Amino acid sequence: MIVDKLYRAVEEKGHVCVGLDTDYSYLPSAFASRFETKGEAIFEFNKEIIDRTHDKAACFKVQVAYYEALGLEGLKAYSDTLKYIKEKGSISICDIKRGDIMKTAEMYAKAHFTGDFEGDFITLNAYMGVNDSLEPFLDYIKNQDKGIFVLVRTSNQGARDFQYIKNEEGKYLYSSVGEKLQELSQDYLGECGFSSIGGVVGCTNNEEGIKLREEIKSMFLLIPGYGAQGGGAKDVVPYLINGNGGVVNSSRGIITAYKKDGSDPMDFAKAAERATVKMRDEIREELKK
Ligand SMILES: O=C(O)c1cc(=O)[nH]c(=O)n1[C@@H]1O[C@H](COP(=O)(O)O)[C@@H](O)[C@H]1O
Repeated sequence: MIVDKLYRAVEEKGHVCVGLDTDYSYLPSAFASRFETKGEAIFEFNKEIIDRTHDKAACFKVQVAYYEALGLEGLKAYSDTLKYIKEKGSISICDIKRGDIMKTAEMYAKAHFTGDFEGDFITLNAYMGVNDSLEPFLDYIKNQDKGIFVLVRTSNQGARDFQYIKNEEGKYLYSSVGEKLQELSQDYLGECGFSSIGGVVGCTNNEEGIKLREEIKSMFLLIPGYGAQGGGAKDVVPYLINGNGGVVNSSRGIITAYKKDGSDPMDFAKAAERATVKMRDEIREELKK
């Protein structure tokens, strides 16, 4: 199962998920000007970062909005990036946050688990109902080695608007979502003990982190919020079980690292590599405590 591959990647390379939220404005101008189109420049930027980090990061998350925003050339860069991640033997998470039902959900599954935009994992939103929203993706998990990460408790401040509403038993909405997913995840467990039905839990607002982790024990977690959103290594640890069971995403903190560490902008990939290694080691150190 794909979750076993991700589990092994974490064992070997650490917990970092490099977020390729590649806005054109992040590219050093001297680099971007070498290419005819923005799409081409973005792909080449990603490629250099992938080359430098694929042996130090468990996986890559590619946020589709940055590519969609550029139209067809952006979608080509998205597709080429996913293919390149695969060529390098790495794992991709397509951050598409789709959430629809019936035939439409079936089409989203086909679009992002096969063909030009194929990735290993995709992110989903189960607001329309756990079974209705997720059902079309389950066959791909069982038979085609794919996985999903479903939003449970997000990293943004606005998460409090709805996710923290309590039901009559005093249970947060995010916790009810987690409970349903934990139940469903049992049919998709890998040898590592975690499920290919994973959850997204931000490493900000961690007051109830340990309790939440208890409720969704079998789910492999995608943990955003590190770096640019304020999360650090100590915020991640409550979500890991025996040092595994989660990957931690950082996007701007890695791909724009060159802007902060004073390096030559053309060395952006080396700066991304240094940021990846620093983050990987900080999490490993925190786990030892
Ligand atoms: O599903 C996600 O990836 C996600 C969930 C969440 O709760 N918070 C969150 O920030 N994200 C994504 O994680 C990335 C965070 O980017 P940085 O803040 O630059 O590291 C973006 O692609 C967000 O869309």
